[in-house]
Amino acid sequence: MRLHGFELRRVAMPLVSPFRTSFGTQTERDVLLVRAITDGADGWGECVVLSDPLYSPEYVDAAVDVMRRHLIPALAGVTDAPGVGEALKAFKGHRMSKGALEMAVLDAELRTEGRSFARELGSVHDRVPCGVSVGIMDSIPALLDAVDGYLSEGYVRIKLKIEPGWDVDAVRAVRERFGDDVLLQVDANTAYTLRDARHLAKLDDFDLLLIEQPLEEEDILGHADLARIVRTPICLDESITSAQTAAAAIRLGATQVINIKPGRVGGYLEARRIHDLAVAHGIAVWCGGMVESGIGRAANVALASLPGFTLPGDVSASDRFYHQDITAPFVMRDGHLDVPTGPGLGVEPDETILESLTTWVEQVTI
Ligand SMILES: CC(=O)N[C@@H](Cc1ccc2ccccc2c1)C(=O)O
Ligand SMILES: [Mg+2]
Repeated sequence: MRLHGFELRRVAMPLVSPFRTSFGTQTERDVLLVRAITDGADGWGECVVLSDPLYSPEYVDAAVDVMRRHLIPALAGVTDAPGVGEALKAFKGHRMSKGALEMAVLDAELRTEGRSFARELGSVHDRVPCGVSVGIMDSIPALLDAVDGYLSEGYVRIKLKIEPGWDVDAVRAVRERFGDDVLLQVDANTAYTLRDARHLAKLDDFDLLLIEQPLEEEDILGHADLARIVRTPICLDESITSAQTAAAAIRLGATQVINIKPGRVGGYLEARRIHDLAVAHGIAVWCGGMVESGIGRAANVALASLPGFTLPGDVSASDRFYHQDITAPFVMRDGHLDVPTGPGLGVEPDETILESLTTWVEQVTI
């Protein structure tokens, strides 16, 4: 397959409701799409960076710049997805940008060969259970209404965003209202420090599946110390940027469960390597979400169908975040999403919707 270049496209997608986490409130997703232009089929990738460097060091403007000036020029002569990782090794960081380029090349390759992402990655299920991520709310009643809605829609697992001042009371209220059988977990997005250990240990009374990324992403040792004080399993997200850091976190006892996000780790091939590593260590993994459009969502559903993904992921229906997706919407049935079976991602953007939401587009030829 010959690569001619890439189209970079920013798409403004308003969220159905403000989504508040410990790092701020988002009302719109500035989606950055990458289209690989080849002598065969075009391929699509989604760069999951946020507009600002609040979740991780990357952000949209930087991703556009690093892809245009550094990463894409380095892909001259690359003919397949493994070649993308190889060609970009010399550049430090920018894993979400590298991952998007690899994803677009992989999609082009698979569409041309008629193979699905699911088959390429090693899928063993034809549908995956849907978890949902619930933001920090203005009040406990508002939180209970939101959780009630998601449970009625069929979500099989509830994740509550927490931060100091919105944690134990929120979890207790959900447990008291919806009972002990609801699969429940929390995500702090690095909002706590080891000084909060005793406070976080209060969450042990609520039979949570896990506590996600309580401490800052570089504090691997802090998470290992915390795991000795808190009984609830610790799950890392922001800290796990590669199979190498996953191996270190597992060895140090810093993570008992791993949230795998392909963008955060540099692509779907690295995500599969982390899956394989975790399975070898008996560590459960689940597929995290970055409020993706249907493009990233399709690839995440395929990844979530690998055997080691034994916990429901943040793999929600399109309408959890968007009134209108840029692909055919992912609709949940009995709390599950079907794994796309078509070539490549198995979905593609609706060109009319795409054009109507596009704020910027640029071709970068190789
Ligand atoms: C679904 C979920 O909780 N995802 C991330 C946080 C996150 C990531 C990317 C976001 C982009 C726009 C708005 C909110 C966002 C939240 C997480 O697991 O930590
Ligand atoms: Mg998280």
